Amino acid sequence: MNLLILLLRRSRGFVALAVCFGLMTGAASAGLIAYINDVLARGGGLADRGSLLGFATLGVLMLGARVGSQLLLTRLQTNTTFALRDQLSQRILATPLRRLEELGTPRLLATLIDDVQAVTQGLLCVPPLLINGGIILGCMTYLAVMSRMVFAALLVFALLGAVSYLLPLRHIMGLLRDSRQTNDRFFGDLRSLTQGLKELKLHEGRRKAFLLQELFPTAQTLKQLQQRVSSLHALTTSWGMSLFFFFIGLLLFALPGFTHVPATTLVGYTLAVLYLQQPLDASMTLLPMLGAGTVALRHIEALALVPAESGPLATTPLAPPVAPARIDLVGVTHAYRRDSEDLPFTLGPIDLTLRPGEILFIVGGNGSGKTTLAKLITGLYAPESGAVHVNGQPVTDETRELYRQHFATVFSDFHLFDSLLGLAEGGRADKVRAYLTRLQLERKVRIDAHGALSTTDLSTGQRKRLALLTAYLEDRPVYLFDEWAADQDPLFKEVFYRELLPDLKAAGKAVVVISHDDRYFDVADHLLRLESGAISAAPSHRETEASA
Ligand SMILES: Nc1ncnc2c1ncn2[C@@H]1O[C@H](COP(=O)(O)OP(=O)(O)OP(=O)(O)O)[C@@H](O)[C@H]1O
Repeated sequence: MNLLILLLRRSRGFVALAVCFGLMTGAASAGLIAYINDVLARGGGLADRGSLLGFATLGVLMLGARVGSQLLLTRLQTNTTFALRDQLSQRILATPLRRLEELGTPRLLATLIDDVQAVTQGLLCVPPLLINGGIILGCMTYLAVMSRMVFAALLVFALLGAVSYLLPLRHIMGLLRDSRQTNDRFFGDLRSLTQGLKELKLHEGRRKAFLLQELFPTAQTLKQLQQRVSSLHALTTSWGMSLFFFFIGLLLFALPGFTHVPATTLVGYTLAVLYLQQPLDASMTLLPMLGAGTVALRHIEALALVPAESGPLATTPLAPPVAPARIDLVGVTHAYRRDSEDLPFTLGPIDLTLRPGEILFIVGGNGSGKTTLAKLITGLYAPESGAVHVNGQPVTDETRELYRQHFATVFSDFHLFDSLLGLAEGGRADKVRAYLTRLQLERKVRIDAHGALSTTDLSTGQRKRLALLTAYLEDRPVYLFDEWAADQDPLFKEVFYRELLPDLKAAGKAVVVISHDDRYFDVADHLLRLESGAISAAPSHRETEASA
């Protein structure tokens, strides 16, 4: 899909009107040149009032049509750019988590920041290109009418110019594509730079190796690609323009030697060709930007994000979830396939059941598949085989979004928003205060009437408590904590396992806890131990089949 189609999709009527204005600009420009040529041929001065009026009318028409076309297309471009940003955010949220994980954060960031900007700039090129196209068309028509023979010669030059411009342009497009790929790598390096600050500051050798072997070489490749694009473009543009001067030279000095060309034709041609130089020069400058926008747009499409029509804002608001009598995972599996690994990690098949008022502990060594299972339980991953049932009804692709609304979670890589995003509204201020006190955060964080947090610059353990507060406010039927207590001090660990979890259980919540704290395994009603993606065959004294 190219940028023009993107604009057309947004509003065919707008584009058609703007193109008409563009053509009018071109026709009026050609008319003005004809007038000027006419005046020059007569040795200056407009013959009569009618001619003066005609000249003035064409001037106003040209300016009016140009401004009209520019305004229409610029407005359309701004609307399309903002719609693209909004849609992209919605599409990312509608795309399955697994696909987003495969794409990786650097690629998504590069798209959200760079690609959207490149598309915006590409779209900005469309209005002037269309207007210039109209002017070129108008002038060419005038030239064809003036002298077929000279026009044929001009066409040969124009063709030569077009070929010698388009061939390098293909190469420029290839360079732009390479540059776009390198940009993904560059964003990956920038991510390492910002997230690895401590590690890089603390180890000089690592810092140097990172800069010299990763960041700088990628930046250098990017710079070289961009320089090659600029140089090639400057060369082809200059070559194209010099062809025009060569043509004028031939017209003025060589052609009269072969055949008789009236002086008015020579003046008219020289005038029109010189006039054409500006729109042609501008168009040639704009085309690579249009190309970069097209490459960026293709890149966005290649992400294969779910269409915005099924995005989160497109669906009707979901009703608050009703506590299910049971949730069953029946033979669910999930595998991570990576080219770099001989054997993919496979989780399952897993059977388990969640019931209100019951606590399930999921335990096991690092990499045994606990977090993966948590993503399957919460509907963040769709099972590759097997099924999830709510009260005996299978969860399908259509109902998975609704299913996810049953869960309040704190994953180990949770994100803390700097606002409660609607959770503090509806007279919940007292609740918020009570939870802050219970989580021993009342001296650290204040939450205003709109739910904005006074700070999120807290210790890891405190940030996790804030995340827990958010989960409490969500008040969902099922709670899932992924190694929540790992960063808590012994006292608060005790509070979490001996008070908070039993309270949730007493409130009729189903609770899933991923834990390494074997001191507290007795809190669980069921305990599921994972080993290399499978339920361990050797349960300890409290371990029961979770599905029992
Ligand atoms: N996004 C991913 N892409 C590819 N492989 C993954 C991904 N996430 C996890 N894995 C792999 O799946 C396996 C299980 O990971 P998982 O995070 O589920 O384990 P875990 O039991 O939660 O580990 P830990 O106790 O260390 O948190 C690991 O071998 C890991 O390398």
